[in-house]
Amino acid sequence: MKKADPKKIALIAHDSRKNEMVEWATHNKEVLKVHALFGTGTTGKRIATEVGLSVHCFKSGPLGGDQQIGAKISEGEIDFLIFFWDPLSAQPHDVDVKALLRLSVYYNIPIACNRSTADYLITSRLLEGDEFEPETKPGITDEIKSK
Ligand SMILES: O=C(CO)COP(=O)(O)O
Repeated sequence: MKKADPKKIALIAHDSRKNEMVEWATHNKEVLKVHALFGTGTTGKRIATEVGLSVHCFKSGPLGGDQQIGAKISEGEIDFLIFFWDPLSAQPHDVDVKALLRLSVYYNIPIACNRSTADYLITSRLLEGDEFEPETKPGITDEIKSK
């Protein structure tokens, strides 16, 4: 199997879903370690210490981390977003969460908001790798590039 090109993956989880994220990252450690990992403060630190992966940590989400990752996405510096957000709790930084999801859609970044979608992405050709060369790669569309 041909290895996937290293991608830039952002990993974020709200408090009630952090254990699930750590479990998922542990299960997929061998694939994830090939890629460059980014995370909001608390999520990133937990993945680094509990899973043993190298993660570039931004500020904690409520303190600006979501906005920092959103900025990276707008600069074409993030290829995938795994964001286990909490559908049952109000967040103090809800506007930041919404802005991050909005930019991810706008810049055509593959997003996984639950474990089953994250499983699809992590087992995809783009992240796991094989002989297949996709015709198009995720990222900024031509329409957006021209703006
Ligand atoms: O709040 C978050 C995403 O909106 C996550 O931030 P932390 O990883 O710092 O807890």
